[in-house]
Order: sequence, then C-alpha cells, then structure tokens
Amino acid sequence: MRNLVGVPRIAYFGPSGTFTEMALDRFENLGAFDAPVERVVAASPPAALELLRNGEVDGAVVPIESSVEGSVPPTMDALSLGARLQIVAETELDIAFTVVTRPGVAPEDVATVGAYPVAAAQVRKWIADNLPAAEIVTASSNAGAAEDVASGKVDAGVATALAGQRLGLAVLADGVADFAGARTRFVLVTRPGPIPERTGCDRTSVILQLPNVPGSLVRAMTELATRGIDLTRIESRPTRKDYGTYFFHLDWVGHIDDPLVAEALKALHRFAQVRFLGSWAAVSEHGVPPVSDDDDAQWLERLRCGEE
Ligand SMILES: O=C(O)C(=O)C[C@]1(C(=O)O)C=C[C@@H](O)C=C1
Repeated sequence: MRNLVGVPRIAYFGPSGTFTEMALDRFENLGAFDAPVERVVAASPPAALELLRNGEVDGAVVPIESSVEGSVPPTMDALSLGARLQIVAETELDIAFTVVTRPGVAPEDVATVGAYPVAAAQVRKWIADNLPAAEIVTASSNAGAAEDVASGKVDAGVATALAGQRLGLAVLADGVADFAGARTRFVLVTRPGPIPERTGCDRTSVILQLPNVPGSLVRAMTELATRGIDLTRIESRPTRKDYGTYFFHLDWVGHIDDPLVAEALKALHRFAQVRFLGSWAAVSEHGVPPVSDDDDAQWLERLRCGEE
C-alpha cells in the first residue's frame, strides 16, 4: 500500500485519541504516505470529508463500518452528497473501550456516563450490569467522552485508553465490549485520482441511483450475479430529497481492473447513475473474487480462428 496519497495533510475524526486517529497511525505504519503527515482534527466524519472537498487537506480518515453497529451513516451520507470522493485504502481495528473517570471517583459516585452513540450501542449491557443507575449522555466521539470527563461535564466516559491516558484520567474498566471480537473498518479517502493497483484481494464500492421503474433493483443485482460478482454489502440511505428516493450503497469483491467488474460497472452505467467510490486492497479475504475471463477470451479466439 505504498504512496497511495503521497501528501501530508490528513484530516481525521477527532479529537486526538479516537480510534480513527489510531487508524491513521495504522495507515502511516503501513506506508500509505510519502512523508510524516500533518494531522488535522475534524469534529465529525462529514467535517473531515468536507475539509477534503474544500482542498484544505489531501486525505481524510473516517470510520465506515462496525461489525456491531453496521455502516456508519454520517460517513455514508457524506460520501453520497457533494463532489465525488475516492476511497484508496482500508484498515480494521479491534474495538474495546476504556471507561474512564476523574481520579478518585468511585463506581457508586457515577451518575452520568458520556458515550458516543456508536460506542454506547457497543457497551449498553456492560453499563446496565456495572453502572445501573448511570444516565448515558451523548458525547461527540470516544475521545470527546474523555474530554467531557476531564471538564466535569460527566462522571465517567466510554473512551479509548489513549484518550484517557492523554488527559490523565483514571481507568474504571478496560477492554469493555458487549460483543467479543468487535471490529471497525476505517477508510482513507482522497479526491478522485489514480486507482490503487489491483491486488487480487480487493473491494469495489459504488453508490447507485436507480431509475424509479419496476425491476430496477433486480436488474442491478442481475448485472452483478450473471458476472459472478460477490456482493458484500448493500444498503439504502435516503437521498433527503423526497420520500421513496434512495441511494443504494454496494460493496463487492474485486477491482475495476478485473474484466468482469469493469463489465458490470459499464452495464450498471447503462441504466443507473453510478457514483464510483473506488477499488482498493481489502485487509482480508472477504468473499469470492471474480473469475478471470481469460478462459472465455481464449475460447472466443479459438472460435475466430476456426480452431474450436
Ligand atoms: O474513532 C472513534 O473513536 C469514534 O468515535 C468513531 C467510531 C465509529 O463511528 O464507529 C469508531 C469505532 C467505534 O466503533 C466507535 C466509534
């Protein structure tokens, strides 16, 4: 994954100490950038993507999918609207939270717990079991929950260990996760540019706007199915223009340089609006890659030459 961006200003969903910042560390360690990056904090995933659209940064790191909570709607919606952006890399992190307090605060003194909504959904049972009297107060992010504890806004916070350490907070519990093995996938986004090379273990993502006629969605699915393309995610999000109008977010296995993926993209383009979000290396095997059409091409060539 070398030199995908080659640029130093990268926005991330902060403040400092979020899992998203750890994902940015991971991208740096994997060699995604030419030089050490200048980090730019954004208040939300859409804000990070807007800084990218405005040209204030060269890339943005945002969460896109949690194994517990599913897709991250603010990220998906921000990718659908405004100028097209392109995903160039992904990484995954194991997600377990650290519940932090100000030093000296005992569990029985905790009346309020700050938590980012996606985090709250991953620790609800733990809070019910361990802090049953506590009220959950929405925080702006996992690191934001730690800041709310430090400022005295809440008694405890569902945070990352890093955010707690940076603010000198005490640890009430570590490794907190209602669902063992929870993971979140993060993506590195740039303005449209060269597509990362095919690796053979790739993911392609598009957003479709289908014509409102009977069978549109079936037709889109058929274009993929007949080419043996393994769909790994399909989700609809409102266009926010009118009832019944939706964007369909599709991920599948394969790269735009796989001939059958290229064919499927062309076929979709013939009847739908296709916003191509990119093809990039997947962190792990996640389905059946498209077969190469070399065999078919050779058979056709033999027919042309009268050899079959
Ligand atoms: O990066 C962070 O710390 C975040 O707050 C974001 C986020 C997310 O939106 O999915 C990242 C990982 C966890 O699943 C919870 C929250």
